[in-house]
Amino acid sequence: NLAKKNLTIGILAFEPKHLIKANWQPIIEHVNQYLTHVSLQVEPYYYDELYSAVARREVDFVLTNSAYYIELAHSQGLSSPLASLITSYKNTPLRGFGGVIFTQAERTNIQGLSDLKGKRIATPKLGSVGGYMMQAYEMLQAGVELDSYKVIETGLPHEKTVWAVLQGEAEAGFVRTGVLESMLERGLIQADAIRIINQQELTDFPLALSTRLYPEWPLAAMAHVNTAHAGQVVGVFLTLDHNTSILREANVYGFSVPADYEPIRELMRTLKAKPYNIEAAITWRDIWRTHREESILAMTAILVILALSLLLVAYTRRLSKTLEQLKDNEEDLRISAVAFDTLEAIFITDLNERIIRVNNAFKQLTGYDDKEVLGQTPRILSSGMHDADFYRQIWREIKTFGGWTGELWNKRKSGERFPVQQAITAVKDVRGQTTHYLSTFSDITVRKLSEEQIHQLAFYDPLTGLANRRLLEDHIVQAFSSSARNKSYCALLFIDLDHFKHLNDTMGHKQGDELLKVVAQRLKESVRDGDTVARQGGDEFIILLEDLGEFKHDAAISAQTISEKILTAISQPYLLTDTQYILTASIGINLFIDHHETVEELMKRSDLAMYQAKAEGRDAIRFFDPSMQEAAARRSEIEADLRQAIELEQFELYYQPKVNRDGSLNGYEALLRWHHPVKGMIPPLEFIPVAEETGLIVPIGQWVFMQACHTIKQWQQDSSKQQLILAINISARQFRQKSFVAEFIKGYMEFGFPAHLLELELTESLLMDDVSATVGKMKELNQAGFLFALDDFGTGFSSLSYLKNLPLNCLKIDQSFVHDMLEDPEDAAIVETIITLAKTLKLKVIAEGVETQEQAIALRELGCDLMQGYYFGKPAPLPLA
Ligand SMILES: Nc1nc2c(ncn2[C@@H]2O[C@@H]3COP(=O)(O)O[C@H]4[C@@H](O)[C@H](n5cnc6c(=O)[nH]c(N)nc65)O[C@@H]4COP(=O)(O)O[C@H]3[C@H]2O)c(=O)[nH]1
Repeated sequence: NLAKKNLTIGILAFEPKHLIKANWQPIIEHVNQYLTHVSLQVEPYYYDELYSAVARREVDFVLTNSAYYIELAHSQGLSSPLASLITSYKNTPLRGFGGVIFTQAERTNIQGLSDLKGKRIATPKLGSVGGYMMQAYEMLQAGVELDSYKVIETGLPHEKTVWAVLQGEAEAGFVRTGVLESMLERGLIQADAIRIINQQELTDFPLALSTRLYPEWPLAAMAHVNTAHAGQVVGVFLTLDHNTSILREANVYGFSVPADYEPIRELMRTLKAKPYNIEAAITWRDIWRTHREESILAMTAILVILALSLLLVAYTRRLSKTLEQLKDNEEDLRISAVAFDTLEAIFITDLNERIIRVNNAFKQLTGYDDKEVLGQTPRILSSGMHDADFYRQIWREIKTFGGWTGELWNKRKSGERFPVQQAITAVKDVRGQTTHYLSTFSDITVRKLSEEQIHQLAFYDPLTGLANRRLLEDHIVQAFSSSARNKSYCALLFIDLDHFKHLNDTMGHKQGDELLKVVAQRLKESVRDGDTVARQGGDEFIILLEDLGEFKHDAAISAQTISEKILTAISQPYLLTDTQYILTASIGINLFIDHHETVEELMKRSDLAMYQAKAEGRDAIRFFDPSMQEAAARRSEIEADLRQAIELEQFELYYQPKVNRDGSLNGYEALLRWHHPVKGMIPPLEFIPVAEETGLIVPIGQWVFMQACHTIKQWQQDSSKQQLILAINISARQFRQKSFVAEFIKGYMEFGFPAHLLELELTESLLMDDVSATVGKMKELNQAGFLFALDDFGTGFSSLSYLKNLPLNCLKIDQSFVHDMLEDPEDAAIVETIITLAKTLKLKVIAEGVETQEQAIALRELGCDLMQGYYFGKPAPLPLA
């Protein structure tokens, strides 16, 4: 383990340094736990100190307010912002901040921004973004010029400004958002003493605000910092979990990918704030505004001066003054020419949107020369990636606010599209009439790329390109919701390579990394596109499988099958630089649906299952839930065997008699039997659910139906059996088949016996499943003459209201009530109630599971129409029935 590189984050101290240090130290220590190659320390600096620290390269990262960042970046060369701070107010994330303009509540003469003209306004510091610049810019946008009010600097902290206003030293004040709320909370001021001017109503911003919102502090790196180190640091900052108490106590919510700092730049340019205090004095916009009149004036002055110099010596003094003006103007022109040739592309259009001038940067960036663009409209740059609405919105903003800035895609002459940060400004004459439009843009391809790289760093494992733990956790949280919505199981698989550490040590870490990459690739190929494959570090991988269906056993079997596929994939030989390696893995599985567990619990359980697999000899799959484990094993066996059972004629129908009150035979219920060649007779309760879950019940049910039809057909040949009714069980999955009714009727037509001889037993739960579709199908079949019995009645929740509307012939009392009816008065009462209910609904009623004569007598006395049970006959093959 190489020594870690010590790197320092310089943080701007806007309050005493020890307070800043106390706030950030725990966060940095927390961050350090996740850094493998770097160790961070934090150092607070007051404004000027930070400037010198950056200049002397004493710091490696800078976290400061956006305006100071722009100033430092301009003069000292910092990186682009790598991440933006998200502060926290009462646990609400604040991604931006803004300025507040306020006055004493009682000053009724100050209502809007224009009322501030001629007033004294207190501010903490002219260089403060939130305490001066934002408000001054907002006022400027609203037509209140900088020199139309008097500014009084109170010094930092911002609270001083609030006192100045409350004590009447100034009529209004500027502070950054949050200051008033903090003073209110500490009881320093009264809410009704203050009124906010130009209040903005942003629903998700909980603080008083008078300006638009600007992005929070950027984190940037110094040019000398190694990019891999910067990447690791930023990766950890971006993935901080806002739930940790350390962050909460520091009122930090976390960090986001860098916000757009262009609006701050724009504001600083307009206010001619440092570093734009030099260039801003001669911005192209300024020159353009004044240029024409002054140039004409200057030229006229030259002529006048020349004429006068020849003719009128007496005018020498005036002449020299005019010459001075001329010099100034020449200077302006020279500077404007330089400004026009910045690195930013510039073009100017007339009111008809025809391009009348472009600069060199424009030509370089777009590939067009003057001839090709002059006279064209800016549509020549259109990339085709934005719709008409997008451009309409831009023009609406320009018309309303005099300008627009934002990101869009342009197209070069070569056809290549590129992203730009663009600003369009309406140029107005002295009367306020728009005369031209000036547009500047710069190519932001590199910035976009670095944003993508940062995203990659934040959410993906750098070695394998798989999702990292953070992205996986996000996906799990989403899976909680989608599984609840779709009622579909998900599974979390923990995969650990067996003895990898030993292999890694013997083969060398570089080879080990190569091996992990191949494993990652094989894992991805073993699952569906929508599933998440993540690397949690070392040789541990985690896979999130989604959409495994609504049945837990089904899901368990799918998870088992996929895990087997993964084990096979991993066990294929690895050929690395001529050496062949063999690997195995252990997999732990935990199934989940909905939000019953937390992400942590879920991870822990899958992890435990994985350890179980390791403990049991490795190269194995284990479920967290042992019953799942057993079920999965048995079910996959049964499933495999079931697939062949029909073909191999292993099924047989048994028939159990149903008798009338007088003891005469009414008919039979057909019950399926499976004679497994090895395991012997497998009871239906064991294989029918598997057949349901795998869908095999559909062909099996079809087979039962055909057998039953054959039997009835045979009975038709024998006059003593012509009236016998045969009941078959229909499973939910079978009945839910879209084509069930059509196929059933079609199959029946081949036999042509009276339809009422075939009775269909449906369970209560089947009815509840999708009531309207079920009722529709029952009615269709009933119209064709088939009868229905409701099986297991009393165990479900049938509501009387719809029982009445079903085309039912018979209610079948569940055998659990019959079994205990003689001993348990409650069961007896239920049996009696069901019989009464059936009579009321004019339905027949049959008791199943009748085992004794006493039961039969009691049931008969209660008025039961039909009975079935071992007392009358066990299910048996037909010849014996
Ligand atoms: N203890 C006791 N049990 C008695 C008595 N009389 C009958 N039984 C048993 O009770 C079950 C009655 O069938 P079920 O409620 O429809 O319950 C059936 C039914 O839901 C399902 N099943 C059987 N055959 C088929 C089939 O062909 N298709 C479908 N979908 N399900 C079937 O499997 C379940 C179990 O079938 P079996 O094991 O044959 O069990 C049968 C039967 O053997 C008795 O006096 N005492």
